[in-house]
Amino acid sequence: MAIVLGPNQYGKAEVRLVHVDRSTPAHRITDLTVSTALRGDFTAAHTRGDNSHVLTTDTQKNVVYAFAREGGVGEIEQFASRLGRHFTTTADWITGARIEIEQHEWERITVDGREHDHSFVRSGRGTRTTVVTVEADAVHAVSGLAGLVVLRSTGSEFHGFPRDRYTTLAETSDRILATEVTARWRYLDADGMSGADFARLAAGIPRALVETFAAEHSLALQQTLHQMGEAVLTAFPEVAEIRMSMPNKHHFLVDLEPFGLDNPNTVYLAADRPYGRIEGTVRRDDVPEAPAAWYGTPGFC
Ligand SMILES: O=c1[nH]c(=O)c2[nH]c(=O)[nH]c2[nH]1
Repeated sequence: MAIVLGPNQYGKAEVRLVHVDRSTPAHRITDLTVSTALRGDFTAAHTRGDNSHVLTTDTQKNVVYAFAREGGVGEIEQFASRLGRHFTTTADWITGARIEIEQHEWERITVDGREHDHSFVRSGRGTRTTVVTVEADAVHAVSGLAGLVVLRSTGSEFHGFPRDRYTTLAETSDRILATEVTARWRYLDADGMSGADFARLAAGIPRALVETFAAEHSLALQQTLHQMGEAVLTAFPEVAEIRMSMPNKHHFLVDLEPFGLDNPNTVYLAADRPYGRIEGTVRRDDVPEAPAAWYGTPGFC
């Protein structure tokens, strides 16, 4: 029996970068959290403390800032793939890179009906994300969003589930349905997409998700998840698969009978935990799977 080093990667996590484009009077701000991870032959560092192959995490962080200055940021998928390609061409023992970016979205403040040039308010529409994996012969991009909170006050039912001696949940034909969507979708051909393509899909996919949440009557959050994924794949041929994690943010009707009051679906307790966690993948059945694109991305089934 020998003890050997298994899969490993290392990099700088959560580099906070804010880039201000001042080239026009209306400034553009890009606010990112960037995490880098390198893969390759780092066995000597792990087994002998020999750092001759270790491109330091400090250097990786510096590259993020220098690249933002030199080429700007642009769409996060493009910035991630520039970083990944740089690292994988820096040394022959660095064979892969995984660059994860979260984009914290700012909207212009409107003053007297006019969008302000240089004052912003944090958007409530969630965070845009990407994970770009650069390997010797492939570039994968899995983009997504987090923190997209939606609620519908009717048009949601839940019944027909099995009952056993532990079941207390009442069937309902009218409940509040609320969730906070985390979604990640894999592009079929990230290399073939332009910045304009990434921008269009980054805007269009969240819109398709929330519009479907609003439009479709729900018999279960599982059904809603599937409908939302189906809408994205139908509208965007560039997407191979979409994975979603959606907590069921329970809203319980409060019993007001002790106070002599009825409660016709009016007063709720918004519970924060425990919550149901509904997760799933919706995908095309005619495209190859790409496990390498998802490697190291936790939290999805
Ligand atoms: O949409 C739902 N799916 C479930 O699996 C579930 N389980 C539960 O208790 N409530 C709900 N609601």
